[in-house]
Amino acid sequence: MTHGNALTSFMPVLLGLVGNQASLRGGVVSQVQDRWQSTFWTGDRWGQAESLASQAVADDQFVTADGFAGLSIPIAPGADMATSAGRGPGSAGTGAAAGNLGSGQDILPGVGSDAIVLSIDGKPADSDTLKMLATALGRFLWLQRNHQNDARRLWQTSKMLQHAAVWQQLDSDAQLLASMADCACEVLNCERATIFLWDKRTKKLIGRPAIGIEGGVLEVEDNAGIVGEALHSGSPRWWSAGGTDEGRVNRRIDQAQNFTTRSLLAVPMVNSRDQVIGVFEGINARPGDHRNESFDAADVRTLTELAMHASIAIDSYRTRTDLTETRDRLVEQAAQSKPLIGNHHSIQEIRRNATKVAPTDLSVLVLGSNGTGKEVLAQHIHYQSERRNGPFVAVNCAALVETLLESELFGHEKGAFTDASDTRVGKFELANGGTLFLDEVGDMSAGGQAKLLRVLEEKVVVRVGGSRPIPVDVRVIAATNQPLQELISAKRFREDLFFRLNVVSLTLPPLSHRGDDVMELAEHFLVDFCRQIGRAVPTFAASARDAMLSHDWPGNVRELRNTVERICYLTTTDVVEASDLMMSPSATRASTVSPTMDDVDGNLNSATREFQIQHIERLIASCGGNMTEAAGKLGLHRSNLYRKMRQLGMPTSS
Ligand SMILES: Nc1ncnc2c1ncn2[C@@H]1O[C@H](COP(=O)(O)OP(=O)(O)OP(=O)(O)O)[C@@H](O)[C@H]1O
Repeated sequence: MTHGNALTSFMPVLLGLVGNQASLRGGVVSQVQDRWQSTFWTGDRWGQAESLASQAVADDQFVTADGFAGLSIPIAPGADMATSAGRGPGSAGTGAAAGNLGSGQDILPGVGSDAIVLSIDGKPADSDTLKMLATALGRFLWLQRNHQNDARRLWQTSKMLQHAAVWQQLDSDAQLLASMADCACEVLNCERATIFLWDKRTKKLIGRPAIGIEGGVLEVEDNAGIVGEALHSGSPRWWSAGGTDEGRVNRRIDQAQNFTTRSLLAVPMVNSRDQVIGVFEGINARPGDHRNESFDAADVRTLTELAMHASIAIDSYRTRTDLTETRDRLVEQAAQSKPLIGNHHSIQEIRRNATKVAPTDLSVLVLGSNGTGKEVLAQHIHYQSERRNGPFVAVNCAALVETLLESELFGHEKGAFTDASDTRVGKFELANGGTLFLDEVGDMSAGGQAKLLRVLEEKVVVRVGGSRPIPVDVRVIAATNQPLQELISAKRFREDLFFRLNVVSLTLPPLSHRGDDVMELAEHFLVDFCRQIGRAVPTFAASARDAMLSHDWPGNVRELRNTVERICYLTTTDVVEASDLMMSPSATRASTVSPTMDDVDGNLNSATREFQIQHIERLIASCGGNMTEAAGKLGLHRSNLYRKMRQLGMPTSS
């Protein structure tokens, strides 16, 4: 410990109490790194000052020699401080400081000691005077050391916090451990630091960073050396060169690193569940203001605190990487669960365009009849985009009446309307960071369209009944089976919203235009359903293939999927025949001119309308009035069947 300037200003004042300057010779003699030296002296030098001081400290009593008196300085205000700041084994002249904190705080790495040496008028100062001076000096040094310690601790804490803030953002464990080691070297003022993580299974300690070791990783047995001692005892261990315990240090590691360890401090790392996860080690303390080349008690405290922060950061890093891996796996599973099947050139073209548009945040409008796979395509775009780790949220705009749609999309505040008993987050907020799929957007009310346009332009939502704008980062993919241009002409769809949504449009062709994709999709669904219900996968007979390839599939892929599902549940044979398909013969392409259409005039729209009415009526009848079953056969949602019937002017009972 060097006392420097502080003593230069304090000692003259103190000595002034016992005599004038001319009559005094003496000062403060301190042990600095195993050597005794004057840290303050007044009057002519005296060559024996160091040995008298050393004797006074060793004997811990008043000593005299050649007209001088010496007394050790008790660092006030008590034995604790004397132990931790000035009387450790390192200061007692034992040379090496090696120990633990396991049984009380009595053996701690220490710093130097101090004595006052004084001659007044050529005679040794008397014992009472020297005791008074030593006590006053002890108080002063104690305050000064406390002040220095506080300042140093404050600096160390702020350094640790600065580093810990960075640890939360690092995404490689090598970077994390390197940053922790840097932090330790900085706050402990030592040459190197290594974090040893414990692999309980292999009983190894894996140390990183390990400068000079190939691969930067040091692997040692978990019971080896001082690090092993700290791990198994659960308490700090330290060591300094020059003692009788040389063997505690693994010099082979030194040789491998071309390095010489002179002092070492190792503290266990304990996570928030009280489990020891490794050991934090600091190597070669650099001599500084507060200590010599051995680590001291303050360093034990500092590294213990740092090890605690590091353990938490390592724990949370592990949790973070586990969660990220789980999320990536789930996203991958979700992406695989609804593949966009098909090899027809039209589907290949759509896939190419989807791949181009996916990484952008452009709005996409997906067009196509019911069941052509608009939602599948929207998901395909989402999972190829940067938003793949965010949510994919789908809303069917046709399924909601106007008042509900607004609250569904934008959310509502508690009490916004009669049924709003709680605050509800809307789909836009739920899709934040991801993709919002607006299905059947052509069915949206005028009010809903105006609000949607505003949200798309301003990128903020205001919940129904609320006033606070909530920023949202959402990519919108809209879909419709309606001719939007016609709706715009009829003033039923806003042109400005159309342009907003239709930055890129992708049109899915009807299934009947996709050639052999019918069979590819059928095989895919067949395998999928059979796996789900645990039955052997049958094959399609030529008759079944012909029937499927010539069927018109008005319900598109959904209808095909339903057909295959029915086969899987209702047939038991290894080969599926055409008769097993139970498809309505009227819907084959060969029978596109229906005998019941004779009375329809030549207008294509009314012919189509008539055909649809008859087809729906026939199907409902064949299902005995079961609307869910009829909708399934048509490849429609039940609600869409009702909507379609209303559009066609057909009576509905709901
Ligand atoms: N290319 C495809 N590959 C695999 N499955 C598909 C494909 N296209 C559609 N499907 C399946 O067909 C069914 C209907 O698809 P989807 O819901 O995407 O169609 P849609 O056009 O959005 O229908 P709607 O207009 O009724 O909302 C789903 O079960 C879907 O998994």
